[in-house]
Amino acid sequence: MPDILSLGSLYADICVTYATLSISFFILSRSEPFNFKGSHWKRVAFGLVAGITALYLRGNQLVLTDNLSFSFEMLPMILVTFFGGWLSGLCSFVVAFFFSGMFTLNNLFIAIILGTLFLFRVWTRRKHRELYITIVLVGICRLALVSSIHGIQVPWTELMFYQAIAACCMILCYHALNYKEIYMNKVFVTRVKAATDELTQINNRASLDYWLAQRQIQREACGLILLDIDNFKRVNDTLGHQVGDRVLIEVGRLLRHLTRNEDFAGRYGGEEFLVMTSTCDPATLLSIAERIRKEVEDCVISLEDGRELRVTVSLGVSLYLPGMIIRKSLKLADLSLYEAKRKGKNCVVGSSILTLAELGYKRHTHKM
Ligand SMILES: Nc1nc2c(ncn2[C@@H]2O[C@H](COP(=O)(O)OP(=O)(O)OP(=O)(O)O)[C@@H](O)[C@H]2O)c(=O)[nH]1
Repeated sequence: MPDILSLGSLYADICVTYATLSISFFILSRSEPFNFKGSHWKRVAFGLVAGITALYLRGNQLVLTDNLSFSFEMLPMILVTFFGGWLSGLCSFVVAFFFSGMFTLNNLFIAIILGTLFLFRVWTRRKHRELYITIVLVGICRLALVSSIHGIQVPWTELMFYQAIAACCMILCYHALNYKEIYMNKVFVTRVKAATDELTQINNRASLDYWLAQRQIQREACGLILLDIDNFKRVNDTLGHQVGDRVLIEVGRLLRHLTRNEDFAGRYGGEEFLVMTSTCDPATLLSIAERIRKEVEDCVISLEDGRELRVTVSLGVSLYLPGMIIRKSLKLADLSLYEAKRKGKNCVVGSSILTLAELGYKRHTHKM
């Protein structure tokens, strides 16, 4: 039977496998849940971590006889294939292959097992059953290989014992990563829900406030475009709240399409929306605002009863410059919006603060 020292070494191997894979999985899931569809660099990184772990495990061999030893090196490679797909599996194998003698019988054995997992694309239909089939497959292949090379003069009890421990380790790590994946998915779903306006499906007030606060903390200049749907009360009063909601959804959809990745749009409250841009160039800001105004004006909303509806928006533009209080910048956008309403609606008004961004820039009022 295995001595107590080899049990300690096995335990260390299990801990290392679990710790490295789970920590790297957690890190790779920081901005979005990591899975086999994730960005290439993440899948490659996951594979490289597994490859390095495999090398460590290979160095920790348990010697059974003079020419027969056992290690857990295949574990991380199989696990990353399940969670990161073929790319992670392949990267882990490439690392292990080049740093462990390349064309060896052991590497051939690993290649056959990984090749089978790739063939059946285990990551796409990942069910517990696939893992258990893999464990049985690895066990049978290993026993067949050992008996064909070493005959029956092998300490079978120890070999079977190590094989069973390896299987338990694989099951443990698999379920732990699986749990982590489910947990991360839930966290991200909740996070998106908490930041999204239920009606318009764009960012809500809370996430706008957070974004504003971040700008203030990081002292990063940004543009602020506050827009308000014109005569919205009349839409509600004459056509009903459901049509009003429909209008809000359409404006939200337009804003989603009109804003770039680096910009941030959300529903500020009621029929008011806020767009925050990373640019604070006054000309660009005013042209973005004008584009939004035009798109809303041109948008035809088809109602359920066949009628068509058009709405317009008024926009106030200001900017935040480092050193300012961002609430003050917002207030300036609000005042410009108020002025746009006063000037007859369906227009863009730039705040006088814009002149601070570009010397000599004149106060802009686009009357449509
Ligand atoms: N359908 C619907 N209406 C909303 C929602 N939130 C706020 N409102 C309505 O939006 C209307 C806002 O009206 P006002 O602030 O008077 O603005 P307005 O009629 O657009 O007038 P101007 O802004 O001057 O053009 C109110 O009737 C609110 O009830 C919502 O989620 N759904």
